Amino acid sequence: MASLSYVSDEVNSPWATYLSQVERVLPYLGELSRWADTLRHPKRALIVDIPLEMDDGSVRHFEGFRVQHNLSRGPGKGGVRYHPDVNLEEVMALSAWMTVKCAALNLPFGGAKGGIRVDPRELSVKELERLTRRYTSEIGSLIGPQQDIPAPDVGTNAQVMAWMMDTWSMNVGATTTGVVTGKPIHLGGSLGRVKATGRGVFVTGRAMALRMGLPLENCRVAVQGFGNVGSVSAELFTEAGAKVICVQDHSATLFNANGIAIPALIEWQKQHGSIANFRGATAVSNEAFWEQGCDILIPAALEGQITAERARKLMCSLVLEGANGPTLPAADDILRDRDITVVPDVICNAGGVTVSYFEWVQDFSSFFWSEDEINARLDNIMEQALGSVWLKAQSLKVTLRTAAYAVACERILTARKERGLYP
Ligand SMILES: NC(=O)C1=CN([C@@H]2O[C@H](COP(=O)(O)OP(=O)(O)OC[C@H]3O[C@@H](n4cnc5c(N)ncnc54)[C@H](O)[C@@H]3O)[C@@H](O)[C@H]2O)C=CC1
Ligand SMILES: O=C(O)CCC(=O)C(=O)O
Repeated sequence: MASLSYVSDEVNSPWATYLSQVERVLPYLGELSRWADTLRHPKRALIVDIPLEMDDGSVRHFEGFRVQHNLSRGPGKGGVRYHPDVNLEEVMALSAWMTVKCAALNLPFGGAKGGIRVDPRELSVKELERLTRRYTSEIGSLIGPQQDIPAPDVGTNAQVMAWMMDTWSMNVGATTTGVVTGKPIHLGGSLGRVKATGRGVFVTGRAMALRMGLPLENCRVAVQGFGNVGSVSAELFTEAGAKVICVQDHSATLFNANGIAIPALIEWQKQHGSIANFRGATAVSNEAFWEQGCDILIPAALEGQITAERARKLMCSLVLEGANGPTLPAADDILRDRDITVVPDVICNAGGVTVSYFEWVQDFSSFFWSEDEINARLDNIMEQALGSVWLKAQSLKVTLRTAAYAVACERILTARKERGLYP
């Protein structure tokens, strides 16, 4: 396997994690593994310089990225991350996980992802708008409703998508709502998109818990990350009778053995921008999060959080990966040996991109569905995807992650093979 000149040799980088996940599935792909190098090479990567005039008149430069990992099954699809640690290798891994995710769910997309190395909390709204518009213009030649369709991820939201849609539309001279998803509802957004990722985590978690004989009533849940994905997952598990006993975000780790009042914590988070100093729980150390006895653990923050060391400590029976790439490969092996089931990111957090797919379809047909319709279709697709991955895991005697990769990579590499090499 040839390594890429622009990739570091850091063993726990997100890209190294992705490559290791690919290696584990190759023995199960038969003659399709001949095409495996397709999975190891991002199709296209664009690095852009974004000059930004700050409100005080000074000028700062930010690094931006858009990577299209694979386009064999359709246009690129994937979010845009605003975070101070974003780098090319991370965006490459995130785009590759999108390729696998869209194929695992059988959505007609390839994988892409973008990002800007910035802390959005340090910018004013006007600075954020200028940054987003310039980034959109810089990556404008790569994206488009039939080429590559961005969406929200960490640090971005519906407002950012509205600015992206408006900028791209101005540049091409026609309002093109289908160029991004996760937009505000009255700009061609879809009902249900904001909660879709958390809903998918809940639906796949409920389906897996049922298979494991784990009742949700009074089930103890711990959630890392209390943003879009973590807060909605916590809310839905609470509504189903579970107790969310531990929540961690970038500012604090909160514990309450009787269950944290999630609606109140959501309200607190909205008002204060973080969960710190919430009065309905006790603050504990960050590392204590991984040592709490619970039934379900939901990492819903960033990559690489479940290290081998933490995997040895976890006291849960089910991990639901709301985040992308939260578990390192060495930790995966430990969890498997400890009989802790992991519903992998490429299935578990696919609710967001599934409703993004619905949004894209609705924008093309200019015909919009009700929220009930969207949720029913979403639940159905997620349950079916989990069901086929579960069956694959049983038949191959592998983890759910390797089974999900087997289902997805078969689809990606079959498309690659059928399209041929010489367009
Ligand atoms: N928003 C979406 O539709 C989707 C998001 N995801 C993934 O879910 C994860 C979370 O994304 P969002 O909820 O959208 O982001 P967000 O920006 O809404 O929230 C991120 C949360 O993570 C917390 N966090 C950040 N650094 C942390 C740290 N070191 N320790 C503990 N908590 C930390 C933040 O405080 C915040 O609560 C990411 O991995 C993202 O790629 C996956 C699929 C779709
Ligand atoms: O909604 C989308 O298109 C992509 C969401 C995303 O970035 C993800 O699933 O990681």
